[in-house]
Amino acid sequence: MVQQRILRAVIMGPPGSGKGTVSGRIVKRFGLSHLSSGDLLRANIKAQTELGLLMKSCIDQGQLVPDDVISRLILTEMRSIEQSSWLLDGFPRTVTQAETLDGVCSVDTVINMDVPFQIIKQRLTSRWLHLPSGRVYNIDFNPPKISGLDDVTGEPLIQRDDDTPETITRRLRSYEKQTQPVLEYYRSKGMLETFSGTETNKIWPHIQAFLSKKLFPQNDKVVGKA
Ligand SMILES: Nc1nc2c(ncn2[C@@H]2O[C@H](COP(=O)(O)OP(=O)(O)O)[C@@H](O)[C@H]2O)c(=O)[nH]1
Ligand SMILES: Nc1ncnc2c1ncn2[C@@H]1O[C@H](COP(=O)(O)OP(=O)(O)O)[C@@H](O)[C@H]1O
Repeated sequence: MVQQRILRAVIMGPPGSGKGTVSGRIVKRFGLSHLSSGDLLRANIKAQTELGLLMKSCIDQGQLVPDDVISRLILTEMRSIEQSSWLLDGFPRTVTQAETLDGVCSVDTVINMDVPFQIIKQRLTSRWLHLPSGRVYNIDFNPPKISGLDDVTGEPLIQRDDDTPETITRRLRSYEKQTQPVLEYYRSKGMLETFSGTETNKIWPHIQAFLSKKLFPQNDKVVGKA
């Protein structure tokens, strides 16, 4: 049997670059445990936890939540998946968060979804979400089989309160200012793998091939003639 290596990966990219969509494919194809900071925050808002109620206005205004709050939340959740291969989506988003993560584990690779800002806005205003699972749909790209309902559970889809044109502009600005330095942080450590494009379906085969090599390096060995 071909052994799969343990892999600790981060997926980064501006809002709407396709992190959630690609994460879903990575989970399906390679079975990594997926931890999304946005999904976690939205679950807290839905459950009306103290943290969720405190963070809602920050998120709705397109601002990042404080580093210590999100770091504590993510690191707590990570305890339950520390023995498996995992994929962090949406964390870290600041250099401080990246340093906190470095303090508790070593990340193997950072997948950077490099998608131009111009095409992102249109995508986000037509994004639909199944809140409990984090599955995302899009009216143009991957519509649900039945309008307004999740394909798997049949439950209703929602639109995010922060997917409005004004808030998207603010989130993109915050990405440039606070998150792009994280790309530099990982680039300087030789960990950044950038995948550029405008369509997820064209970017995905490259990410899939890259992760196959990382997870199954033995498949790469050239078998020479005896
Ligand atoms: N038109 C179009 N929409 C896409 C593409 N890839 C993803 N989407 C949609 O764009 C929206 C944002 O994608 P998502 O994966 O949620 O991005 P994230 O914010 O980076 O996690 C969702 O509605 C997706 O269904 C694509 O290649 N083309
Ligand atoms: N690592 C983080 N640090 C600070 N705020 C975060 C973090 N992750 C998520 N958030 C908050 O949650 C919002 C939604 O995050 P997310 O679902 O990852 O957005 P998107 O998928 O559009 O990139 C962010 O705009 C921000 O307010």
